Amino acid sequence: MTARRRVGVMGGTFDPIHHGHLVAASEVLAWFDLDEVVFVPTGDPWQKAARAGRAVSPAEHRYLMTVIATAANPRFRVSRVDIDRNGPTYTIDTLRDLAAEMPDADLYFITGADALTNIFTWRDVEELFGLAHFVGCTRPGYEMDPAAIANIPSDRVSIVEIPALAISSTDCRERTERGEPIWYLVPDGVVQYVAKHRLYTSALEGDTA
Ligand SMILES: Nc1ncnc2c1ncn2[C@@H]1O[C@H](COP(=O)(O)OP(=O)(O)OP(=O)(O)O)[C@@H](O)[C@H]1O
Ligand SMILES: O=C(O)c1ccc[n+]([C@@H]2O[C@H](COP(=O)([O-])O)[C@@H](O)[C@H]2O)c1
Repeated sequence: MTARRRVGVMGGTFDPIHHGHLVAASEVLAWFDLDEVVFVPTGDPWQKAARAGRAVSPAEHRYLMTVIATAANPRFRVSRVDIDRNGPTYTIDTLRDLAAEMPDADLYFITGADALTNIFTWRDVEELFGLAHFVGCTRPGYEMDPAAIANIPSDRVSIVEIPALAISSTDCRERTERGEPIWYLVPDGVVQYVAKHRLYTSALEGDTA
């Protein structure tokens, strides 16, 4: 009997992807001895759009930046399951699709402290825990409220402390808008992609992908 594979799933809007995301994925890969981490850019991140009151960048831009950022790591790959599905992006669909694609794999869904704390607002939350183990990574500026995750079955969730990187996509977008650098906050190729397509500069609105 062959051993089951261990696959990390890093879901995110990645607008843009930054080194906080990459370090979280790399740390969880090492901690849990994963075979690979699949990055899954959201299609329509329904909560983010509502909360931020802004349109997220076109999915193809976010997908391509994620491909560029992960290309050098042989254990990272990018999935289109969420951007190719119509309608709002729900993790329940992400995990069902990936489980169908990889029936030989145990899935580890990777989140930051902020996302994990909100998990009970996600669609079909109770069913999520049957599909994956949830890994919450520490994130500067966000406390992991034990009460918020107390109802997750204890064998289906882990908290890992990762090197603190106080980087957010919001800050990267705002810096770009102000004409400030994002070098070293995001991979070099992503800096160049953002400039080439004039993303996050409201005067120009950016390309459509
Ligand atoms: N610096 C970080 N450290 C640890 N986890 C992070 C960090 N930044 C993002 N994450 C986690 O990565 C996942 C995807 O994040 P997302 O793409 O929404 O980036 P973000 O920086 O939070 O974006 P925004 O600023 O636009 O809200 C989420 O689970 C989030 O908690
Ligand atoms: O399933 C849901 O209802 C749900 C609600 C909010 C966020 N998520 C997922 O959480 C991950 C991080 O989301 P975000 O919006 O912080 O980039 C991403 O994979 C989202 O699809 C999922």
